[in-house]
Amino acid sequence: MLIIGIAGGTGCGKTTVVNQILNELPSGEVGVISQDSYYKDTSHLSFEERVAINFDHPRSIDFELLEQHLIQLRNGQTIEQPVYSFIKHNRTGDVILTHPRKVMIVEGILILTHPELRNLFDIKIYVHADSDERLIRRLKRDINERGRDIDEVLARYQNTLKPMHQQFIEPTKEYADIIIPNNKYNTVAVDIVKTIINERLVYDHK
Ligand SMILES: Nc1ncnc2c1ncn2[C@@H]1O[C@H](COP(=O)(O)OP(=O)(O)O)[C@@H](O)[C@H]1O
Ligand SMILES: O=c1ccn([C@@H]2O[C@H](COP(=O)(O)O)[C@@H](O)[C@H]2O)c(=O)[nH]1
Repeated sequence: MLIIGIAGGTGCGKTTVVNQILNELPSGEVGVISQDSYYKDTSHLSFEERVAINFDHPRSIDFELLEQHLIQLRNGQTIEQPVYSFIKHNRTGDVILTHPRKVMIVEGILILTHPELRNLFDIKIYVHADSDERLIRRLKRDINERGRDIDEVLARYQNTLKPMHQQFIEPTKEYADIIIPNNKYNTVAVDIVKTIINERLVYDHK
């Protein structure tokens, strides 16, 4: 199994890059795990308490479960990936059965901050977009898709997202094997990653 970690700040385009990689690759050979699925279960908190959580700090993530699931996949076992709701700020209680694949992609803002998890990645990728680009994309996406308003997004950006990005996320760029500049759609870089994956798939078939 080839395990690829894709990190980068919110709105840099991680999910988009993953979807571009998945397009055209043989379906069923590549699987995806999102760090977002591993936000800690906060069912014991009220909605107001959950809204106040700093979701950009590493302690908000259940890294132990994420690491355990990745090891299980590597050992050929199927895992139950939790489903997360950005509207409820909590796990839904549902799970997605995720089967081991020849290539597993793990994507998330904080995945390179955790040393044990980092060690499981064969290839580490950091997607970079400037902070103004990321804020514009985040505003549009959170208002259109995650039930937020402009005040909520901007307050979160100033209070937690920006300082956490500077403290925890941006420094993990130094661990990356590949940095994808993504202020504009970068098909060349995505094609290079696809080529690496394809070579691995062909090699495994020999
Ligand atoms: N290179 C790009 N140029 C312009 N918009 C982009 C680009 N990459 C992603 N987007 C858009 O920005 C938003 C956030 O992208 P997404 O892939 O969800 O980022 P992430 O997963 O890193 O938070 C989405 O609406 C997506 O369509
Ligand atoms: O309940 C939640 C949990 C997380 N967030 C924000 O999501 C982003 C990470 O997701 P990306 O898809 O990489 O953007 C993070 O910046 C959190 O602030 C949230 O808003 N609500």
